[in-house]
Amino acid sequence: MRFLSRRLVMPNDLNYANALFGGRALEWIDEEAAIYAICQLETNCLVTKHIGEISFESPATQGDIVEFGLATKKVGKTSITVTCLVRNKATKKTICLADDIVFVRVDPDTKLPVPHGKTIEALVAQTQEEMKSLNIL
Ligand SMILES: CC(=O)SCCNC(=O)CCNC(=O)[C@H](O)C(C)(C)COP(=O)(O)OP(=O)(O)OC[C@H]1O[C@@H](n2cnc3c(N)ncnc32)[C@H](O)[C@@H]1OP(=O)(O)O
Repeated sequence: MRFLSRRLVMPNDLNYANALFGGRALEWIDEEAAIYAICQLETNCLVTKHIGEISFESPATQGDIVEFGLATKKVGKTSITVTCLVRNKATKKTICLADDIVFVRVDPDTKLPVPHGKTIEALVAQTQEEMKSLNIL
């Protein structure tokens, strides 16, 4: 799992109990997972099809830096399934885990599913190259 993105919990992100609002966390997860899937499949013609189990493990509070870990779980013909873990950057405590987030590649005109042409092996190799280019290996 790679942690490549961070966000600062601001006053506008809080719920009535002064903790990070679950809806805001879900919005961030959907966006971060979509960015990850777009980069993995190298196309932005993707839609969110399914979000599986989501579990909120511990609260985040104002001023916390949260980081997003993403990993590819499964690669299908038209779809990719990813996992997203949100944790506190300082303590590494898990805030939220969203499993089985499925994105489907669609044709921009018909909006119907189309093959993305990627395999899990190709994505592993692509990720290695990307990490080398980012100087994080
Ligand atoms: C990034 C965003 O925010 S997009 C906005 C929110 N999302 C949307 O508006 C999407 C609305 N949904 C749709 O337009 C349609 O459901 C579509 C085009 C995504 C998919 O249509 P479907 O008829 O379900 O497609 P189909 O049955 O062929 O399945 C496509 C793929 O999704 C997978 N899939 C379908 N349903 C599910 C499900 N419930 N759970 C997991 N995977 C699923 C299939 O296994 C298939 O994957 P594969 O080709 O890799 O084997």
